[in-house]
Amino acid sequence: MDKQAPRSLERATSTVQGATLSLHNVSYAVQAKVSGKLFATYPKEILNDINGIFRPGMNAILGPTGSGKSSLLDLIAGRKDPRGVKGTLLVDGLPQPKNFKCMTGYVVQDDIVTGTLTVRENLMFSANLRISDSVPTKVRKEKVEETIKELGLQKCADSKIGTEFIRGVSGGERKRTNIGMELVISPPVLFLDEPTTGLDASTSNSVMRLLQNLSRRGRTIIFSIHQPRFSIFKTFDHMMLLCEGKTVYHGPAQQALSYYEDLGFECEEFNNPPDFFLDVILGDIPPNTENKKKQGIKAHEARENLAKYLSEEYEKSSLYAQLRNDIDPIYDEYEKQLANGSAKQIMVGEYANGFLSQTATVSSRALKNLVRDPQTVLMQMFLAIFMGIIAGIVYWQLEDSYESGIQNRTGAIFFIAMNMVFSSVSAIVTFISERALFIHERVSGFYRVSCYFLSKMLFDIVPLRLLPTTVFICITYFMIGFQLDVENFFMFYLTIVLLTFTAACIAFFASTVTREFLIAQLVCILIVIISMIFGGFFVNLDTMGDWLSWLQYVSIFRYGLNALMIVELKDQSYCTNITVPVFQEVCALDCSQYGNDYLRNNGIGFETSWDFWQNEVALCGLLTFFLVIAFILLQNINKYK
Ligand SMILES: Nc1ncnc2c1ncn2[C@@H]1O[C@H](COP(=O)(O)OP(=O)(O)OP(=O)(O)O)[C@@H](O)[C@H]1O
Repeated sequence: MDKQAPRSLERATSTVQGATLSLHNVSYAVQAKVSGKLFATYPKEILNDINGIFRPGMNAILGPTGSGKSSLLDLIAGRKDPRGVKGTLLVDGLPQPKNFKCMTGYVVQDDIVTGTLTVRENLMFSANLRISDSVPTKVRKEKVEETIKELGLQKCADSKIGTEFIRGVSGGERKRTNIGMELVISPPVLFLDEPTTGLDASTSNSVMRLLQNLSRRGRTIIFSIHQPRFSIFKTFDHMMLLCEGKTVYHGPAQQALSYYEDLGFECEEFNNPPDFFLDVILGDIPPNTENKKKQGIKAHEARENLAKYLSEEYEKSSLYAQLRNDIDPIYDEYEKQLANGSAKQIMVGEYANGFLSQTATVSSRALKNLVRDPQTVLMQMFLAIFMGIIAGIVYWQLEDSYESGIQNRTGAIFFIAMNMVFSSVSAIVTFISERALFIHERVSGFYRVSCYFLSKMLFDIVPLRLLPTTVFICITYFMIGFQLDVENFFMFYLTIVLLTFTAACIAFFASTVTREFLIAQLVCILIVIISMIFGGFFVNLDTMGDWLSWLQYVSIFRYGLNALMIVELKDQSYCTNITVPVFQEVCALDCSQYGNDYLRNNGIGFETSWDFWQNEVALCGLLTFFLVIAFILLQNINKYK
């Protein structure tokens, strides 16, 4: 680590010493959409000129909904787009490192842990990826055990977290596991976005007591919270109150009540202080007019512009003067270092481990996920068997007659291709369902996108497609009675596998475009339908205008169907009866190579082996194209909230 690293960050994997974070005139704005206009945006100020200091201990950020709590928390945690941030953020008096978010812990509001893994396995996953390989596995295991003990998770350490199909641990244990995922790296600062949301009263209390204990051991805990109960409020050391993106109080939590009472707001005897603060900020408690008169401010003016009034009052207070005394020397020191060139932003490697180690860890999780949550595989297998039997019954042992032989064969081939492509649309779920997990882990520096991508392909998309496809083809091929020839069978199988993989890659690509399942499904279906229309089965492609017919070259159906038709129809004879018109009787059988005629009439080249293989190459090309685009989209997924 660079010599310029803040002291607390240097010790990120040994003893824990919380960092002191200071904010100097920090503002944050976004380009918000103008309602009713599709592309018009305007700069919307979310946080306005915030000054503050967060030391080791319990630091709460409070405020009514929309006041900017989460924005401030994300901004301090380095998870906001720096383009919208103005002002200076210092960590132990030094500029915030570029990958600050990878060195600190951030517990998101909606728990993000893998449901099929146990509590211990989840913690080990985080430790394996975020603690350097140079630290022996034994030490990493010890760190996990220590964290389990610290969080009181011993009893459920070997229980699975739980999914919709697997009964798992309780809400409190789940939240503590989330906290543990961050604690295994012994972060000097732990951020939590609304840590009590969704928990019942006693679980919220136990989580907050746990955080308080962690803070007593030297950590800087910073969290946003909406409307805490009194028992939770008591755990706060420092508090920042926000109103419309402005600071209206920042100081010791237990002094806030007397601060507002001095300002002329009265808290009723049994009122909960946090409720009282919110009532003041929301204008539900009228300011004491007598007090206002003394200060020369009219009550109605204060009410009309409450946020401005409260923040101005705060800036006049002794608390604010004290804050300036604390943060101004830090900033002056920083400016001095800046002037002599020693205050550089530290550069630390983004990842703790290398490509292979990350890929192995992420793949092992994907494999466990697949094995322990077999519903998806079983459902796919059931569908494959069901649809395979239906196709087998409908096209049972095709005849070799000219009248029905070709028609039924081409029909069966189209049915099989269509079934495989449409059943692959379900691959959308594989990424959409863990999009939030991926974004969180990527932002927190768990792994490189390429490692995730590779493990997703090898242990999710491929096995989930390969098994059902193999079962389906084994059933249909022999029930329908396609050519009993080993080479033909494997060429048929290979084509279907490639077609299925390409369709799955289209679905995967669609799922990287958007977070909305329905939109992803729409994108995917649209591509598949267009591909089907230009597959050559519904329309003679030669009769189409040039401006439209180029679409046939990007149609997965065209390549898939052409290859399957060649495998099944090339050099095949189908017999037709020859009738002599005079007698109107069947006189002979004509068994010609009508298979070749069909292929020729439909513009499908079949003479050379390249005529077949070019379709496979084209499918591989399209598969690669969609994979590359999906990878680029994953790589560029918004890293900021
Ligand atoms: N990207 C954005 N575009 C437009 N407005 C935004 C954006 N991000 C935040 N805001 C607005 O900024 C304000 C503060 O948002 P923020 O989520 O920080 O508030 P909050 O206090 O955490 O609210 P809550 O308690 O409801 O989560 C809100 O009015 C929100 O709508």
